[in-house]
Amino acid sequence: MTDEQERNPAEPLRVGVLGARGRMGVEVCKAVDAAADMELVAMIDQGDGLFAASDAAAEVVVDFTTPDVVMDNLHWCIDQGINAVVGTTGFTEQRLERVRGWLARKPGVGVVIAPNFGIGAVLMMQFAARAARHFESVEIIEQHHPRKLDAPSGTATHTARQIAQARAEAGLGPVPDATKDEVPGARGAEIDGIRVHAVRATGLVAHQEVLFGTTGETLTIRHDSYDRASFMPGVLLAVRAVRNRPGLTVGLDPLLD
Ligand SMILES: NC(=O)C1=CN([C@@H]2O[C@H](COP(=O)(O)OP(=O)(O)OC[C@H]3O[C@@H](n4cnc5c(N)ncnc54)[C@H](O)[C@@H]3O)[C@@H](O)[C@H]2O)C=CC1
Ligand SMILES: O=C(O)C1=N[C@H](C(=O)O)C[C@H](O)C1
Repeated sequence: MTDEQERNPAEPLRVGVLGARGRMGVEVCKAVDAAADMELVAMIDQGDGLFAASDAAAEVVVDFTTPDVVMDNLHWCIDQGINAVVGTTGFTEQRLERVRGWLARKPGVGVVIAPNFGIGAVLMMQFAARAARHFESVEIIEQHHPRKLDAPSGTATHTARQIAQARAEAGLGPVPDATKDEVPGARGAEIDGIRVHAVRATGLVAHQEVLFGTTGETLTIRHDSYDRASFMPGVLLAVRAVRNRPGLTVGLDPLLD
């Protein structure tokens, strides 16, 4: 049910969740269930089969699964004409291009993919991109719970790319760094010329610092998610918006403006 004319706006929005038994999926199911304008119609995890979402006539599917299965899930949703909100990480430019290709054949369908649904995290990335052109040095330090499967985080990768783009537009050269790695990895990973360090520790949820430096001063921009509830306002915002945004939306920024 993707055609606006077919749905009665007084009826709750029918939402399915993929990865429903995961850390994020459980939280999303609770948030959708508690939203007066939504109905949780499908809770799907590994082995359940995606057809439960179409059988339940889901209008929007939310995916918090793993980078190795998310593309198949998304392809299936688009083929079925189901709108999708995706928080799962692993979206390279090549992957985004494939999604655009699938959507071109289903012009009414909307997909929102966001590396981070925390409103504070979105602002942190925007502030970092804004600061980038004023500082010759920059490093990103992301910190997460030790059960996270990927490193660096999707948020850190996205931030690095935005900073690199802002530096290029401002005509800044490479970040100065004369250090020779005595131990491989000591200086972190490099994404588009920006150093990214990934920390994993029990007790952490999701945190990121962007450290800028120039002559005589540094600027640190930091965001902390202490609880996965922090992602829910952004997820619900995207679920409400996605049906009216055909095509691909990357990041939450346009939904906040
Ligand atoms: N964009 C954002 O704001 C956020 C993104 N994430 C990302 O979301 C993803 C999930 O994170 P967590 O919930 O912490 O992981 P998790 O490992 O707790 O949950 C993943 C769930 O997906 C299920 N799953 C695996 N294959 C499946 C399939 N084919 N169909 C349906 N379900 C399947 C697993 O059984 C598991 O229950 C990760 O990529 C993480 O980085 C996490 C937090 C916030
Ligand atoms: O796995 C997580 O927990 C998170 N994943 C996303 C990422 O990789 O950026 C978003 C947030 O950092 C939490």
